[in-house]
Amino acid sequence: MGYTLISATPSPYARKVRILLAEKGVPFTLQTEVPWESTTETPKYNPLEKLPVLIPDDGKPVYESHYILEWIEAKHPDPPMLPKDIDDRLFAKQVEVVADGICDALVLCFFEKQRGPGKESEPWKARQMRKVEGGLQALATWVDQSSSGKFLIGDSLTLADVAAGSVLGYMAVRWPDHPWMNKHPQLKKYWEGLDARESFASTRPSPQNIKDQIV
Ligand SMILES: N[C@@H](CCC(=O)N[C@@H](CS(=O)(=O)O)C(=O)NCC(=O)O)C(=O)O
Repeated sequence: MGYTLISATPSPYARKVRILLAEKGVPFTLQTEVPWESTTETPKYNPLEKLPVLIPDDGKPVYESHYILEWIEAKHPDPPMLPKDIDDRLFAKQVEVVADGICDALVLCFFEKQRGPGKESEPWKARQMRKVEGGLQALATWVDQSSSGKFLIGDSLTLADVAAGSVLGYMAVRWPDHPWMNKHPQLKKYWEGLDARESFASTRPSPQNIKDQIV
């Protein structure tokens, strides 16, 4: 039967998993949902009611994207997507922390805007966008410091690039007016290089329509 991945069309977290499985040539069934709606199956598999959720043949669900990536790397070690050097491995995880943190701040800001005019908290939105700016600056600095400019660690794709590329793709789709590409031209060039890969090109995010009242 193989793996099933519960995903959502805009999800940058799920996209990391989709890219990693594609890069490792691991087949899976994509189950696309809107986790915000009552029809979602996510709560059946994750007590935190969040996707992505990877469901292996044994039916024991794996959830939380950074853990899913760790799980896949352990079960399907070839081709390796983490460097051998321990400090480089830890750096790759730090990049994922920053990339996921940018996503978290963007999601919080997105739903604050759903509260409607007069109900949105400007200080709260400003706080979240400060995290986005700081995170993007960190990614831009790491790209500038990288030896290849094409990958964050060494001269091949690692989990760091999967995480960084996924959040940059999310920005491009969900925040198309954000000036990050002008502010960080090297980061834009880095992202364009990643986005040309088949694993990225075949998993680009797209908006979803949320019918239920969320906030
Ligand atoms: N930290 C989680 C975040 C996952 C997450 O927030 N998923 C969203 C969907 S999406 O933002 O990725 O599109 C979700 O399921 N939200 C439902 C909920 O929070 O109840 C991870 O990395 O897996």
